[in-house]
Amino acid sequence: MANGSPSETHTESQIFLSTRGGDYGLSFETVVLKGLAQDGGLFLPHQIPSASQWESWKDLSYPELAYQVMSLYISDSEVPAADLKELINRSYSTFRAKEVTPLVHLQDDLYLLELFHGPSYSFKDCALQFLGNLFEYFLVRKNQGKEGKDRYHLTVVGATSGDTGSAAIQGLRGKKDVTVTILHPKGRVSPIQEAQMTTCADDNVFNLAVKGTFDDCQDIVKALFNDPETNSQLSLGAVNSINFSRILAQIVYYFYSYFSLARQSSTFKVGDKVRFVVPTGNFGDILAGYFAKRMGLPIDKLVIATNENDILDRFWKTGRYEKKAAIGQDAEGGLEVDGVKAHEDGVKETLSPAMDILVSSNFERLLWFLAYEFAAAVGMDEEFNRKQAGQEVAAWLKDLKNKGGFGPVYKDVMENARRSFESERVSDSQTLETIKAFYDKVGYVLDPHTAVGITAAVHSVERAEKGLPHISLSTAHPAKFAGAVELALNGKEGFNFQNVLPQEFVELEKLERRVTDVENDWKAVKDLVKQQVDKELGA
Ligand SMILES: Cc1ncc(COP(=O)(O)O)c(C=O)c1O
Ligand SMILES: N[C@@H](CCOP(=O)(O)O)C(=O)O
Repeated sequence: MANGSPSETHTESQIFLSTRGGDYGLSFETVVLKGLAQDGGLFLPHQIPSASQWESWKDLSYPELAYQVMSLYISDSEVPAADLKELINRSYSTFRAKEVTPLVHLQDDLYLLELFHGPSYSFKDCALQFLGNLFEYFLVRKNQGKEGKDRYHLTVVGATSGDTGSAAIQGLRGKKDVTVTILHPKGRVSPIQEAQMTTCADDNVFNLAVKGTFDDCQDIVKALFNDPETNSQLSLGAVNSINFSRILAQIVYYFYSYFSLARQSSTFKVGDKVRFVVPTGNFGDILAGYFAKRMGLPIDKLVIATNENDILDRFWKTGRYEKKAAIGQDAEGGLEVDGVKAHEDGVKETLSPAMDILVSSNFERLLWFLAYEFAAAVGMDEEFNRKQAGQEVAAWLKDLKNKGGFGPVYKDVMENARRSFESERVSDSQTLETIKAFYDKVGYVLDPHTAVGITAAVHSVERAEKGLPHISLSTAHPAKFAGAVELALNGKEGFNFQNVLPQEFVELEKLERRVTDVENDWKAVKDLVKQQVDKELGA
């Protein structure tokens, strides 16, 4: 099936809808290529599949396990099994670690899941290596026998606070029939992240430095998708976690690390419960954990760890989801929010900049499940519940846009959210203390985002049932965030930043940069993207 409409061979978990109720009954291919729904919503499968055989996956390699998970969401009639296996094998062959995502025992009940062994050194590679190959697969199929202007050209636009951008570039550089434009907030990504993105010399890669925040970049991307003229002229594609395939690929490592734990621990058996702790910004990574839980993996709780940009933590504490940025001045006349140094737009400047986000886009997907289950409790049929959920989510998101927030949500909705998740906000000083403490105790160098997770994990171990294992996600290599790591560890006996610095990062510094500055204005970005595509296509 190449035209994108589901056939009778699709199960309910292989057909997709929009969180805002507008689209329904879409195929995986359509969802991957479109990225964002026409009504502005995000795509979700009609149902989360139950993986009744999940325990039998325990000895599978990472790619074998990925196939088992992904084939529940991708019909064989869209991507035949042999093709899907080949795509998966190729995607994970680029990782430096044989296990793809190794699990490290830190102390007692605390384990660290290293997700940074892919080409760009962050967890984003786990999904974007796959998505890059998947785009290519669909494009080759669509373009068979076509020449010149008849070929389908995908214009990928992505927003990044640093890591998605470099991983997307690694996943798409040099691929035929795709151009990729990455928007990053000017001056707000780490020097290595900036170098990783802007030194890419492939003709199909463009970088725009936006005068604004990550949220501005994300809003520009959504505005482009929501503009029917731009979308139809350019055939836009998404690499952010608004693209459902990103979430799908990330489900895999929840299962894989669970089985790694069972192999490593003498007391933990398949079937026992575990907690996952996830440094969280856009809510994509932890949402994948929620899918794993719903598929049957015995997850006790998913712990959200935010930095000082804590919209999610506040939601779990109060039931209100609000941007809330009462900007004040500190003693030196600088800007602050809640006593933390901030930008003029209210985003707090933290040591974990990839999570400096005011609004978490994937939270909309969780809201859909919460709204659906609230409606289902009344006992109406599936279709009615879906409609209700779509309407509720659309209303919440409208209030977020127009009034800066919504809530408090119904008590039952909140209780449901609290059954699966706990949350904690971690300050910069705690982040630094954690980096120091784990270097002193076990000689491990944590990146600041991972340290946000580990701080919350240590607290969760203290309050959870004794002996409950915790897997905390390590989302980036420490060398990407020299500033925070050196701040915490410089002067410590035996510490030398050069020892954690991969040679390829040293080489990056010498390469020429290619980046264009642009105002925080979606129309200005649209014009630049069009120029780039025209140039690339020789129009
Ligand atoms: C290093 C790092 N850690 C954590 C996160 C947060 O992940 P998510 O946005 O999926 O919540 C990000 C950005 O997404 C990141 O780049
Ligand atoms: N932290 C991210 C922000 C974008 O998130 P995404 O998961 O939605 O792509 C980044 O590094 O760019």
